[in-house]
Amino acid sequence: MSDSHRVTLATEGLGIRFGGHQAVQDVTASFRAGELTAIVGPNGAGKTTYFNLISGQLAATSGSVRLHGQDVTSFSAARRTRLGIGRAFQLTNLFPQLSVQENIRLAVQSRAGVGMRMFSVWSEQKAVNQRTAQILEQVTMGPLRDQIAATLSHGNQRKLEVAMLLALDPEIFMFDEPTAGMSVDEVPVLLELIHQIKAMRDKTVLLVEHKMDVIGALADRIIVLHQGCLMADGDPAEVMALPLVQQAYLGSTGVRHE
Ligand SMILES: Nc1ncnc2c1ncn2[C@@H]1O[C@H](COP(=O)(O)OP(=O)(O)OP(=O)(O)O)[C@@H](O)[C@H]1O
Repeated sequence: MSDSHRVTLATEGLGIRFGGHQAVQDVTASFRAGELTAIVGPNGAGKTTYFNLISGQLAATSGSVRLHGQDVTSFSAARRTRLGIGRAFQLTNLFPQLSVQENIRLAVQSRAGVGMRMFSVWSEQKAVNQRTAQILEQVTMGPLRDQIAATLSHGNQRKLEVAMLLALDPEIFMFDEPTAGMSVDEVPVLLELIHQIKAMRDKTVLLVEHKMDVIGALADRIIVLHQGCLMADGDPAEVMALPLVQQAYLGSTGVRHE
C-alpha cells in the first residue's frame, strides 16, 4: 500500500455516555494519510463529541482510538498531541497579547524543542526564524507579522490558528468548523490552506463542517453521524444522495438547519 493511503487513525466501537445520554455510540471508522474526511450531521449528532474523544478532551466510555495501531484511548490530550494528533481549537490556542510572528514562532519552537541543546542555540534559532518566515509566507500573513493577535480580525485569528497548527506539523489535522464566523471574503484563503495541507499527501485531515460548499470543495469522503451513531461513510456524492442522509441531514425540505 502506498504511503499516502495507509491508515493512520482509527476508532473502534467508540462511544461516550453522559449520564443517561449516549452522545456517541459504537463509531468504527478509519482514516488515511492524504485523505480529507468531512464529518457531518444535524445539530447535536455528536460530531464535536467524536472529535473530543479522538483528541482526548473527553475520555471514552466504550471502544478505542488507535494511532498507527497503538491504542491511545487512555492517553491525555497533551500526550496525543505529542504523538501527532493536532487540533485547531476555536481560537483558544492563540496568545492574544503576542504578535502574529511571536505566536507562530512559539509554535515552531515547541515543535523543535528549542532550548534543549545549548551548544547549538545559534543554528536552532536560525532554523526557527526560517521556519517562522516560511509559515508567515504560506499563510500570507507577512504584512501582519507585527500585529498583536487580539487586534486581528476574526478571520485572521482563525488563519493564525491554522498557521500555528502548521508550525506544530502534526500528522493528523482536525478542524471543527474552521470557517465559522468568517466573512465571505475570508473563507477562500482558509480553504486554500486546508487544501494545501491535504495536498501534502502524508497528512490525515478530519473536518467537522456544516457548509455544503466547504465540504464539496475539500472532502474526499464523508462520514455522517446521526444521534451519535455512524449512519453513512463513503464517497461524498454517494453519501449525500442517500435518502436516509437527505432526510436526516438536509431535512425533508432540503434546507439544512444551522
Ligand atoms: N459534556 C457534556 N455533557 C453532557 N452532554 C453533552 C456534553 N457534550 C455534549 N453533550 C451532548 O451530546 C450530544 C452531542 O453533542 P455535540 O456537540 O457533539 O453535537 P454536534 O454534532 O457537534 O452538534 P453541533 O452541530 O450543534 O455542533 C448533544 O446532545 C449534547 O447536548
